[in-house]
Amino acid sequence: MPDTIEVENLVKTYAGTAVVDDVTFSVRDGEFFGLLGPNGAGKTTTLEMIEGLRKPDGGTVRLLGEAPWPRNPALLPRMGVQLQATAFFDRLTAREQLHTFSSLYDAPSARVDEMLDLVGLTDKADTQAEKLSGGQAQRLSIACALVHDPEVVFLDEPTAALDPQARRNLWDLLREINQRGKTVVLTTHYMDEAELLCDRVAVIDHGRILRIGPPAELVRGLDAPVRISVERSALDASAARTLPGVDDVTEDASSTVVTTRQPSPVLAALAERDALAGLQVRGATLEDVFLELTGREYRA
Ligand SMILES: Nc1ncnc2c1ncn2[C@@H]1O[C@H](COP(=O)(O)OP(=O)(O)OP(=O)(O)O)[C@@H](O)[C@H]1O
Repeated sequence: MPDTIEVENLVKTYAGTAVVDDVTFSVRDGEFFGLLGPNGAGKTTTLEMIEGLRKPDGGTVRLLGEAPWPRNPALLPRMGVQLQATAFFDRLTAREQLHTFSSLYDAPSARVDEMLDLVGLTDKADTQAEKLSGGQAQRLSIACALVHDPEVVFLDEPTAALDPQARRNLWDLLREINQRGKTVVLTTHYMDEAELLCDRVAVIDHGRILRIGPPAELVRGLDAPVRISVERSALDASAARTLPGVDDVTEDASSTVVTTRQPSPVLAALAERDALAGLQVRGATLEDVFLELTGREYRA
């Protein structure tokens, strides 16, 4: 069986500049895959070429074994697309929006209530889409992308501009969708989101893939230091400097923070001294991966 998505040497050029520059990757059936990068990195352009909404200037795309461009009607019922700017039909309620989408695809109308329930909008079914909150509107647009039961779902920055609680709720929903067997492809500029949700991520900058793999593996590949902090009353900075394997020590009003590439002996020594009060261990994140790959801080 071919991979759900196969992208090879994909190129898109605007005014002589390649905004997608020789991009190659594949997405397996059932995978939760993320395109991660700052604004303007080329994520949306890549996604839209896979969806068959933009014409590539070079390279090939296979989606579910078929070419999405020129517009391929056989693929439409098999894919769900949530665009970055959500457009709803004027003055229709949430339920009516979903009915309209489901009838376009001849989907059974029972799916409408099922989708409202899935995205937690049953009590907003009779509310006009323009009166929904940002998070509710995002969830409705995801329901619209799913109502015809596609095999693969594309989500372009689904949590952009949401407050932290709404983002968390949406993460639960996206996980649920993936657990129901859908292949999910997400673009995001949130590192934490990619790290939490994705089986694999492609880190993109200036139209090129810098690294691709499971988030934990990318982070492990860094050999970055670990920061261990404990309450200052349990261990002060001068005592911390005597621990084995310590690279650096800092302290603030309440904590002593040890930086080390050998966390095991440091943690063992802290336990031996009964100095584990307030223990926090922070490893590297995808943010550090981006910094190492580009030499600059990640600014979404
Ligand atoms: N139709 C277009 N004409 C000219 N330039 C374009 C066009 N569409 C996108 N671009 C440029 O291509 C680059 C990549 O844009 P793209 O929207 O793919 O980035 P992105 O990673 O999705 O960023 P964002 O998170 O801001 O959506 C940007 O510099 C953008 O200005």
